[in-house]
Amino acid sequence: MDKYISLQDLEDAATEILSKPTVDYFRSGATEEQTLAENKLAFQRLRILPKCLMGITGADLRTTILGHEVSMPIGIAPSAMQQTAHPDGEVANAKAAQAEGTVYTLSTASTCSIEEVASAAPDAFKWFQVYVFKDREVTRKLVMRAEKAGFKALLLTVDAPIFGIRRSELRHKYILPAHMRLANFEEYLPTPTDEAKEDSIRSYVGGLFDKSLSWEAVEWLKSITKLPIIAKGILRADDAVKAAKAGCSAILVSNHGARQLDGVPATIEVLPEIVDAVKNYNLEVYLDGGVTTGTDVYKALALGAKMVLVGRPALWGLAVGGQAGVQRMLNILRTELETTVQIAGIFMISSMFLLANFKYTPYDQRTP
Ligand SMILES: Cc1cc2nc3c(=O)[nH]c(=O)nc-3n(C[C@H](O)[C@H](O)[C@H](O)COP(=O)(O)O)c2cc1C
Ligand SMILES: CCCCCCC(=O)C(=O)O
Repeated sequence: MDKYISLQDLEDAATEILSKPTVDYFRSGATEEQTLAENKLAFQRLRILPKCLMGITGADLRTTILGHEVSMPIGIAPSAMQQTAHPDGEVANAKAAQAEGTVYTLSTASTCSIEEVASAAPDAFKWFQVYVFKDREVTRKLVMRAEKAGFKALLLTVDAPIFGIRRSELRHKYILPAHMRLANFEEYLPTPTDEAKEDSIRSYVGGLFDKSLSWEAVEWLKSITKLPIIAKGILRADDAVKAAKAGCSAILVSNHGARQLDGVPATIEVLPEIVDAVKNYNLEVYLDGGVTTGTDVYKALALGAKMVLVGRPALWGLAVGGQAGVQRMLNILRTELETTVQIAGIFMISSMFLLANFKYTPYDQRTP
């Protein structure tokens, strides 16, 4: 794996290995993909101002997330159907996170089941991504299974009342290959014929989405579980406050990897005002979207995120080398972040927000 020096190297290699429909499914964003590009460009527009002669002899990246120590503030976001990247799918990804001492988030729409992932990576700090479905009994049973299997938090996706329009998926009529399954849904899904499979899965999962959902959903989730709840898909300060008031323990500032609605801001752009809005609440703030280098991670931490999650980079790593590929991806980011911390002149992750020297204009005060 040593020949892969950057996350871009892993993406390039994965693109050679995977089929075009799968690459397009992973890579694509909503409609014109402007926000997809912006997620990365907005990081590139930010500058780091190093402090010199700070006497730093090493970088300690350890931090605490929801009271749990992780080796670095970089974890893995949920993404559906990971066996399309590698036969070991979610199991390999979770084992990589376990080996690297960080968070792994399992998607509800996974190709390895909650129980398979839990038994393969018993010591991983595992989170389970949920939707509050129209049929709440479906969600309740999934949550009970995740809780029993040792998952430590629920990541509630709040930005997907329906699926976004990704044109390449439509062009390819992207389908889950016949030999794979949505492992957490087996008890509900009719056994489809190969031909009917995609239609039945997509319409079944799509049909479960509750378009009338409100913040009451968090209250309901809290009534059925003691697990901490993280609202995933927050882009506005007022929604962040609502999440805090509804009883979430954390929020993930996310635009779903720019896959839901094109034209929304890059996540790093809205992070500072969201952090500011919830500073008086007991709420951890994380970020995902476009993180591909250690300097991106540093910038997100400096602007107030406690941790970042990566979605696509874990899929590229998985495609290239299974568990080893995901570990390589995490270690590239780890090394780049350590290097950034040392050269930028800041020692502890927890002090970064105080010491980093950014000039930042809030999103709503910028001239076009
Ligand atoms: C192929 C793919 C599948 C995804 N599946 C899910 C999912 O099942 N549930 C969910 O909440 N988010 C899903 N996401 C969004 C990710 O959790 C995450 O927000 C996003 O990928 C972060 O952006 P990044 O890919 O630039 O790191 C998916 C993203 C991708 C690329
Ligand atoms: C057929 C299940 C699709 C799950 C949706 C995954 C997702 O959120 C994505 O962005 O793709």
